[in-house]
Amino acid sequence: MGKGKGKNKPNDDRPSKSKHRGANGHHIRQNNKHMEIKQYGHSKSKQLFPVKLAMWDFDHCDPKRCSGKKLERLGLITSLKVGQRFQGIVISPNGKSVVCPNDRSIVEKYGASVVECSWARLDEIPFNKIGGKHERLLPYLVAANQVNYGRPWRLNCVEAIAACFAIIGRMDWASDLLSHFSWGLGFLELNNELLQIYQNCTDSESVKKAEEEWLLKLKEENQKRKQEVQNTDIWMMGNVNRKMNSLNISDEEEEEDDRFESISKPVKYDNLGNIIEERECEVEEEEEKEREEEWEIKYDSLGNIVTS
Ligand SMILES: C[S@@+](CC[C@H](N)C(=O)[O-])C[C@H]1O[C@@H](n2cnc3c(N)ncnc32)[C@H](O)[C@@H]1O
Repeated sequence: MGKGKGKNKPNDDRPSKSKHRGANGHHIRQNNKHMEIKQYGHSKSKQLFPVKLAMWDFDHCDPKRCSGKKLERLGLITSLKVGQRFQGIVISPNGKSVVCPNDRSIVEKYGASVVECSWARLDEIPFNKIGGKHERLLPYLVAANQVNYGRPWRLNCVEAIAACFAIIGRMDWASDLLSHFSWGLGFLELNNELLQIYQNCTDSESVKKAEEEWLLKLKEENQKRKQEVQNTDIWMMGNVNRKMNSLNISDEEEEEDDRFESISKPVKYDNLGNIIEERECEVEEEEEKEREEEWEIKYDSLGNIVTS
């Protein structure tokens, strides 16, 4: 496990008691935390958000960049121990169905929770000892945080909770929570259209269907762009019968071509935002090459077309 001091860190990794503690017996950092809460004019015992927010913190992340830790410093979220269950919605990579508007009553009554850990270390999380009855994945949404900006599915903790609130139709809670982060409200702007679509769904299946339709639309737009880029390439190349390597292309222009290539390649993600190798795409390229070879016109020494 990494450095830090979350509730779910093994004991031998914890710093020794004595010198890092302040006058009230709390850690110096905890004292800072109390100061931060005091700035807001609240005490820790009082719930500062309209519903309960909780997290299992595995201390994998840099505390300065960790949105869960910031929510904790603000007194908005409480930490849970391994072995503790949560009654509300548990937004988790271990979920089987997605958050949906029908979850609203559960969230309003029991709140929402997340698993504060590193995306790269999910295999270290004892998912059988945390969670609850209502574990959920989030449908396709794009991160706006500074670490994973533009990346689908990989939201940080505050984005994940805000996304859950937005989907169940509590945009007020979503923006309240995100307003504590400089980039926060950008998350709602970036995903505005899609969030509205999810809000108009009912159960998990209908959200899943809306997600699939959205992804299909993205794929089609991508293919259209790819086609446009190919057409532009042909237009810019002039005589398409001339072989590429006989053209006098400068390094700069070649770089330009590479960029078009990467833009035009469709990228597919799995549920956790990992890029899936596009087999389909490779097969398409192979077929395209074969077709090109098939269509290449060959001439004999007298200029007659040779059919192969
Ligand atoms: C892996 S942690 C990373 C936290 C990050 N270090 C931060 O600063 O907040 C993000 C957590 O948000 C929730 N989450 C984010 N995106 C999710 C998704 N697409 N499906 C399910 N849970 C998600 C999960 O609880 C996940 O463990």
